[in-house]
Amino acid sequence: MALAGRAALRWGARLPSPRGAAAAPLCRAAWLPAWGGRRYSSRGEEKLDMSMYPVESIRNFSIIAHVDHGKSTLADRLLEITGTISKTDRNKQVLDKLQVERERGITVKAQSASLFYNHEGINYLLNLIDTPGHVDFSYEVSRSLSACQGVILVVDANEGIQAQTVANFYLAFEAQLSIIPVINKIDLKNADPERVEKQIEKLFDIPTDECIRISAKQGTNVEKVLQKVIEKIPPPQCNTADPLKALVFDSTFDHYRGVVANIALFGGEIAKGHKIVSAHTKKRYEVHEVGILTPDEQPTHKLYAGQVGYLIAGMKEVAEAQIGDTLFLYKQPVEPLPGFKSAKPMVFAGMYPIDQTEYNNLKSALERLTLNDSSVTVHRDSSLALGAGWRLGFLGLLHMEVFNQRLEQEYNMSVILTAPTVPYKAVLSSAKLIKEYGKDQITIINPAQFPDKLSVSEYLEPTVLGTIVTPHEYIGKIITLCQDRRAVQKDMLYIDENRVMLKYLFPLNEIVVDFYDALKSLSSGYASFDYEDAGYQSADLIKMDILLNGNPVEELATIIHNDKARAAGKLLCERLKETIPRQLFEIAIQAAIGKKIIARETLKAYRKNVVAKCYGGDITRRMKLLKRQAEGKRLMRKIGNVEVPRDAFIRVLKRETDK
Ligand SMILES: Nc1nc2c(ncn2[C@@H]2O[C@H](COP(=O)(O)OP(=O)(O)OP(=O)(O)O)[C@@H](O)[C@H]2O)c(=O)[nH]1
Repeated sequence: MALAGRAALRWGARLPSPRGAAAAPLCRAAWLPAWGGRRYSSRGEEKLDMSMYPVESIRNFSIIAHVDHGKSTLADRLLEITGTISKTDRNKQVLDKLQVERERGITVKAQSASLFYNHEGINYLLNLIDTPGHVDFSYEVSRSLSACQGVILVVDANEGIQAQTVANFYLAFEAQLSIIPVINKIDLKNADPERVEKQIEKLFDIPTDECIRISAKQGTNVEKVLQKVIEKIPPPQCNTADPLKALVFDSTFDHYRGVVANIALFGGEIAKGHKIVSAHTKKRYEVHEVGILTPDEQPTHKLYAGQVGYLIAGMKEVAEAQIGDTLFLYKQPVEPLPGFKSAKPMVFAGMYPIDQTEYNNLKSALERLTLNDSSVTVHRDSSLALGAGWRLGFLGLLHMEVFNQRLEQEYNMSVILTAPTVPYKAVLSSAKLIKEYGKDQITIINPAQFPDKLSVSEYLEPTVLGTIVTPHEYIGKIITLCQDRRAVQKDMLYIDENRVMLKYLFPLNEIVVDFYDALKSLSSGYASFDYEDAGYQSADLIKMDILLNGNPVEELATIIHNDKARAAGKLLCERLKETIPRQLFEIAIQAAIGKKIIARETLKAYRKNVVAKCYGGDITRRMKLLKRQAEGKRLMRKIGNVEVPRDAFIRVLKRETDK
């Protein structure tokens, strides 16, 4: 109820006049050729003249939605209709450029593209940003919105409003953006757009007749969406006559050209040869190239106020291109734009090179990848067992996995990752520790730094406010799951006759690893989940170690609630027993709190003789098998004399617990 009320307060007042933007006279757009088949080679001489697109003809918007509701497919259709890409079967989710996105079928990185569209004889420049749907990548969404004046909110006609639909709606709403609701997948047999329109009206106070029903897959009504973008989303409020003010909202590192920064111009113009300054570093640069993304880089003569594009200016160091930085002309300093709130990491994990000689390579790979994914925080760290490394902060476990996969795929780096932990706090009582830290409250992002109970007056754990949207038949099971995870119910609202939205306050560590999987499996995939930060609460915490034949496994040390330690320790030992290959000797797998063992499993001895079947006959086959075994060993980590596959720990932590 509270949600709908909040929306009602401001919705009416915020809508721009329906045709206000399009009705404004355009200076130079009597008739300009549509983009159509006109192609420019990306490195060719011919460059686009962007002065054809004054501020009044520009619309900057994002597509936002719950996971899989069809953002990238809608983006494909918009690119096709405007002639930006050709209509071929191969053009699927073209804005999902990363290998990890294509393999996992999810968007993890916001991507922008400029489209040219002629509507009622006027040429428009539409800058579209396709955003990720998963909560772990919501930082991408909030940053993208800062370069936009409106959004297309996509909702699946079968699934209806889901947890991330609510979260993303409020991101756009709070940023005071125009919102175009679109109901997608109307071609599906079970589509029920009427029901979804009513949900949208009930939760977001958007009249049902404002929704556009489309099939992004088949292209039905997609052109109507473009027309609505022009009518409803206002052009950016800025002026080419003002001094240059360019916001760096994303950047990538190119081995040959250095940093390629994605910029949105809030004033002025920029071109090759201009001398610019970074407000953040105060360094001066000469612009080498500017252009737009269509979605590949397309050089232009200039970029003007209101436009979105890229810039190359000889920034050779990763640290020179801060996301959120403002660029201005050397001779015309300006007040920098507010930039972005830094992302708040939800989970931390240690990252170490497998081999310490790889430390410097991994360091430079991390610098480059964090330039492109600025939501990851990096602190240097070291461990007796694992050597020199880093403690990284991620927005969630999926984010951690995707980052790790990108390191492997884009930088050819394999690493050791430790168990994720949430940022706990301790209020210190020991005068010695207070003196050492220079404060009486510390944040613990590494179990190795966990101060013992005697030096602490209170431990605190982070909490989140979770939103669950589910068909009502699963409510009972979901409530039990939430209680099991120490959650407290805050709200329950029927969004239609058979769908419920639940709000729970969760300890963050209870949802980080496998809550989402458990929720999905008990609701046959129908329930969705999203969460936001909700501060800290007092908690009875302890540190649990995992030992293999008495040697601690640093990757698996965890901070955990006292009530949960025994069960979690038992489960971890059981899973490790299933995951670690048997070896020539018996292995004791134990969970311990301090010196006290709270769980134990024993892995029996076994000898794997890979050449047993060769009977000494075929020497080449024998050599091949031994070589394969040696390769396998390189993927192992040694703890004491026990060999463990490197990926075993992550597999152990990830597996579903609640069956
Ligand atoms: N039947 C049908 N399927 C659609 C339609 N639009 C998208 N899909 C399918 O829905 C799935 C998800 O589509 P995407 O476009 O990747 O969804 P997304 O919202 O970009 O997903 P994330 O980026 O992971 O959040 C794909 O299998 C699409 O083919 C539609 O109009 N009709």
